[in-house]
Amino acid sequence: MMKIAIGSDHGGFQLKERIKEHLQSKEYEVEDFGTHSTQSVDYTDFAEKVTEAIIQGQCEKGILICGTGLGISIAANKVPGIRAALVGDCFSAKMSRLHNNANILALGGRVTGPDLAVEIVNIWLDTPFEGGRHERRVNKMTDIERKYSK
Ligand SMILES: O=C[C@H](O)[C@H](O)[C@H](O)COP(=O)(O)O
Repeated sequence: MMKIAIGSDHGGFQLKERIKEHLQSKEYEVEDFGTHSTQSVDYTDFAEKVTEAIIQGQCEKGILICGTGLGISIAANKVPGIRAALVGDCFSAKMSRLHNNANILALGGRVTGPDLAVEIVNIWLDTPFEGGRHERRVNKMTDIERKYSK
């Protein structure tokens, strides 16, 4: 079964707990990188831990949650090889996998309700990358990363 890295700041903590429980009930292996309470923390620290787990090959995909999903997805996308998609609807969940081969799903704990978030997670995990013309475009993202990482 796929191993999933999950992390959040305080603004995403409650939703992280709900999603973790859901994933475990579906027998996914979940590595929880925190945070572990509603005490104020910096979303960047959790973006770093989860992206590291993916880049090192410890986990296949990641889920990151902050208040809006914005800060934590922006931070994650600084890491070469990471394609974090901030998603708040089912169509985008599907397209972020089909077309963008997103390896991180970002959610806003203060934006997206828990039942919708769980549905988004299900769709996102069940949808494969389509490849073809989209592979060419994803490869061009890697070219951009290479151009600016020096
Ligand atoms: O993009 C950032 C996230 O939404 C954070 O969760 C948010 O900025 C945290 O705000 P505060 O420190 O006011 O709880």
